[in-house]
Amino acid sequence: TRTTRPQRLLRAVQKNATRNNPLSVISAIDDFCRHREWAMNVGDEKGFILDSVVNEVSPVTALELGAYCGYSAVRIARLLPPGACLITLEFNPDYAAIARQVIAWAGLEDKVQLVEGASGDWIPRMKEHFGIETFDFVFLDHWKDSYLPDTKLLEECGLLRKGTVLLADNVICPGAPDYLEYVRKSLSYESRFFKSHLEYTKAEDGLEKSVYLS
Ligand SMILES: Cc1cc(-c2n[nH]c(CCNC(=O)c3cc(-c4ccc(F)cc4)cc(O)c3O)n2)ccn1
Ligand SMILES: [Mg+2]
Repeated sequence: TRTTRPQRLLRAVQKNATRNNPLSVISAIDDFCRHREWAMNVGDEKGFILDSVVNEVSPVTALELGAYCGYSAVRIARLLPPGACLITLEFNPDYAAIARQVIAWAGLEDKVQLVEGASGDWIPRMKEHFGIETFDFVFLDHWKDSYLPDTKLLEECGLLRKGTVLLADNVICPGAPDYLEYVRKSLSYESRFFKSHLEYTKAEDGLEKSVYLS
C-alpha cells in the first residue's frame, strides 16, 4: 500500500475532525481505529482512565514516553492547566511527523513539546534541555521492555518527586512483567492496577498507576 497506516489515520483526522477541537480529533481517531484500521493508540476505554488520572493530578509538568500518532498527547494536553506543558518522546521519525500534525490539528502545539529520539538518550538531558526540575506525571506507552530501565533512569536523574504519578499502558498486553513486579514490590511506590481492554478489542489489558513515595 502506498500510504502508511499513520498517514491514513492523519487523513481521517483532517477529513473528519474540526481544527482546534481536541475532542473531535480524539473521536475521529477512535472511529478510524474501530471501524477502519486498528492502531496502537491507548484508545477510548483506557483513555477514559487516563483522563481521570490526569484530572486528578492536574500536572504542570508531564512526560509521555511513546507518542505514536499523538492520540494520547491530545488526550493529556487538552486537560492541562494554563501554563502547563507535556513533553512527549517518539523514537520513530515517521510516527513523530504524523503526531506533530495531529497535535497541531487539535490546536495543542503550544502545550506539547514533541521530541524525536530514544527515551534512554533524552531522559538524562531533560533538566538542562527543558529546564525541568521534576515531573508531576509520566505516561509510559513506549517499548514495553523499556518501561523498567527508563523508570530507574527517571529516579536516578532526580526527575521524580514525592507524589509523582506514573501511569503505564499495556501492562497486560503486550505486557511489562518486570516493570509490574518492580513497582508493586518496591517500597518507593504505591501501585494500583486499572483493569481494562487492549484498545478497540476484547483482549485483556490495563493500566498500572504508581505513585512515587521517594
Ligand atoms: C522515546 C521512545 C519511544 C519509543 C516508542 N515510540 N512509540 C512506541 C510504540 C510503543 N507502543 C507499542 O509498542 C504498543 C503496542 C501494542 C500492541 C501491538 C500489537 C499487538 F498485537 C498488541 C498490542 C499496543 C499498545 O498500546 C502499544 O503502546 N515506542 C521507543 C523508545 N523510545
Ligand atoms: Mg499503548
